[in-house]
Parts: sequence; structure tokens; C-alpha cells
Amino acid sequence: MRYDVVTIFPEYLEPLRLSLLGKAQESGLVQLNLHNLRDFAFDRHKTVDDTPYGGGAGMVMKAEPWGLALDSILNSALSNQPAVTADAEPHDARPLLIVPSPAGKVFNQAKAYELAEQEHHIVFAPARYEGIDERVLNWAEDHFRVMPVSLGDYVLYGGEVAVMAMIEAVTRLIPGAMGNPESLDEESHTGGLLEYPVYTKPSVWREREVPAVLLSGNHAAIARWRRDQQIERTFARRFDMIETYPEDGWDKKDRKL
Ligand SMILES: Oc1ccccc1-c1ccno1
Repeated sequence: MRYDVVTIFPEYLEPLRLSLLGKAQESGLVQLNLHNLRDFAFDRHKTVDDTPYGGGAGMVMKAEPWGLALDSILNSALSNQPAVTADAEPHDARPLLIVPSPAGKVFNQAKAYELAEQEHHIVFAPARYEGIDERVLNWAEDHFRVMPVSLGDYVLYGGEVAVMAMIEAVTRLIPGAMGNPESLDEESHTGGLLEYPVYTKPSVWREREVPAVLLSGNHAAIARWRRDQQIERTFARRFDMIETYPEDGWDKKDRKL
């Protein structure tokens, strides 16, 4: 998987070079390219924003630096594209452009699975200020599959945090990116349920004991207890996961109640 991120704060994304995600890059499983938007602003002050037409508070990100940055990524992708054979099936070769935005569809685990399984090159355009000149997104439709995505119903200073969350959520689902892939099987949102509580030594901590079933060695009883805990937690904390399918139209992955 290749990720390209265009941002005015590339250093914001440096934590993605750490831990398992860093190892995924070292192994070649993942390629993470960070592009400083200011490198595509060629006036003396490397200006990337200006006042909004129509007035209003804040600044809007100028179109040209984004256009040049995205051109550069497209050209790089084309030069790395395998040759298309004459009998190749027609398919949409446009890379995916994810635009983090409070106005996007809400990201979820089902979408993370879909991106991990189906995409090989994802470009991220995290905005700052009041957003990106809309003409960039309109132009981009001819060259990318443009997908506005929200992390949730709240507002951030910019999209970089959303990009980090999405890159981590997708990468950990790519085969070979997790230390122990089995840990994906029972985590929250896999199978449409929240994860069960976990415990480790010591068996008594501040007068609190580990549930006896977990010390019983009875694997069937343990599995049943864990499933019951998942259902109980999901009903208590996320009844919406039980009650309705997501309004955002992205189907749950492998719902198993
Ligand atoms: O609040 C934002 C500002 C810029 C880009 C993205 C966001 C956002 C908020 C929630 N998900 O994404």
C-alpha cells in the first residue's frame, strides 16, 4: 500500500514512522510519502491561503498549490504504474483521494477493511483553515476517486489527526502488518460487537479478582463468557450497533450477532 499525504505540517505525521507502522514501512509492506504543500507555493512567502470570496471569518486554502502537489503525485504514480496489457480488464485506475472533513461520511471499521482489501494507493488531502478551494476537489474528480471522510461528529484544527487515524486503522488490517493477526479476530467492531474485557497477572490486584471462569481452563466456558461480555457491553454502550445499520451507508464488516 502506498500512502501520499499533502499537508502544511508534515512533521505532524512523523509518529506514523514509529512502532508496527514503522516496521510495515521498513518491510516495504507500506510506503508513506509526506509532501509539504508549501513546496508547491512559489511566491516569496510560499502562500497557501487567502481570504474567502463572499467574506466570512478565516482563510481558505488556495487552489494552485494543491493542484501542483496533486499533479506531482499523479505523475509519480504514473511513472510507477505497471504497463497496461491490451487484454487488461477495463478498471478505474484513478488513485483514491481521501479528503478528511467534518462534512464527510463517517469513517468506520467496515470502511477500514474495504480500503485495506481494495486499495493500493491512497492520497490524503488534510485541510487547514476553513478548508480547500472547492474547485480543487472538482478538478480532482477527473483524476482521482474523491472521498470526503469524517472521523466523527466533532471539529478539529485540521485533517492531519484524521489522516493518522485512518492510515493506522487501514494499515493494521493489511496482511503482515500486525504482530499477531489473530488479535484482529475479537477486537471491537469485528463481527459487529465491542471487545470483551481482558485481564493479566496478578490474579488479585487491589482486592479485585480476575473472573474465576478465566482461571478455570474450561475453554468452552471462557469462550461463552467472553461472547456474553461482548454482547452485554455492546447493548450497554453502543446500542446503535445492535439497533440499526450505519446511516453512513458503509456496511458493517462480517456482522455476527
Ligand atoms: O475538523 C476537521 C477539520 C479539517 C479536516 C478534517 C476535520 C475532521 C473533523 C472530523 N473528522 O475530520
